[in-house]
Amino acid sequence: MYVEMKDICKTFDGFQASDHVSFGIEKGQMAALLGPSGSGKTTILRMLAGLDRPDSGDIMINGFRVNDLPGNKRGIGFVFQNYALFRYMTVADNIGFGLEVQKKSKAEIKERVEELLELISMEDLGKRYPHQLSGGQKQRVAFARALAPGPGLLLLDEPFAAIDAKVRRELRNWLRDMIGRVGITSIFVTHDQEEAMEVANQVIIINQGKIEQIGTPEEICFHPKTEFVADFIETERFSQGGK
Ligand SMILES: Nc1ncnc2c1ncn2[C@@H]1O[C@H](COP(=O)(O)OP(=O)(O)OP(=O)(O)O)[C@@H](O)[C@H]1O
Repeated sequence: MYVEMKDICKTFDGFQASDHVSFGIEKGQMAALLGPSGSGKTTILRMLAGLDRPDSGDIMINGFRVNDLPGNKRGIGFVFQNYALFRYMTVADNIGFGLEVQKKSKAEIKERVEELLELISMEDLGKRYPHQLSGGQKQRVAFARALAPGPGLLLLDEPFAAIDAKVRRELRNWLRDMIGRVGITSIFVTHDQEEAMEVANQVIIINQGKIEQIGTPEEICFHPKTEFVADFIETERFSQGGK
């Protein structure tokens, strides 16, 4: 397993946001954390990223217990829903930012940025500023920036939430293909069932801080293990059909 959460508990002022959460993700897998609003998805991502500490349990990344390791030493890339690009930096500088922080040489940064611009099919847009890009392009730059320092794990928090429906579909196919090509272990948070089923090879269903089921999209859809999972999948299907 590349990532493991072992019996993680986390409370906020007595409220149990993570309730004995355990799961493992193999190297190169793309996992989705899927559940209703307030179910504790982001809390899990924040603990993996080192932004919050679990009250108990172990977080393992690449075989090491990282509970006491600061987030920036865990080899993690992060993509947020609102792009979070630096407004006054060009696309190229945004992508190279993490490498600047690592004090890489100018030549090394230039080469890596070019390689990533090509990966996201934006070779000619390196000199633009974020406000000159579409939502989908901004999000692709955010992926490239997260990948630049070569993390072992990519965390994505509702990466498509701010993007309109049509572009979102294109972007998620693109993301799935790109992550497959790069071969990076990834975990993304979503409350959108269709998104989880289309993009991930492993889906982790969360409800009230507890894991209800872990499985492939097919297992979750066709063999729901709990009443909650069966209901959640049905309700979502129904609401999508009604859109
Ligand atoms: N810093 C905090 N202080 C107090 N309560 C918190 C804090 N962070 C999260 N919570 C609570 O923990 C629960 C889980 O929150 P979390 O953000 O993990 O849910 P989520 O599944 O990501 O929800 P959403 O889909 O709405 O983003 C919520 O009830 C939330 O109010």
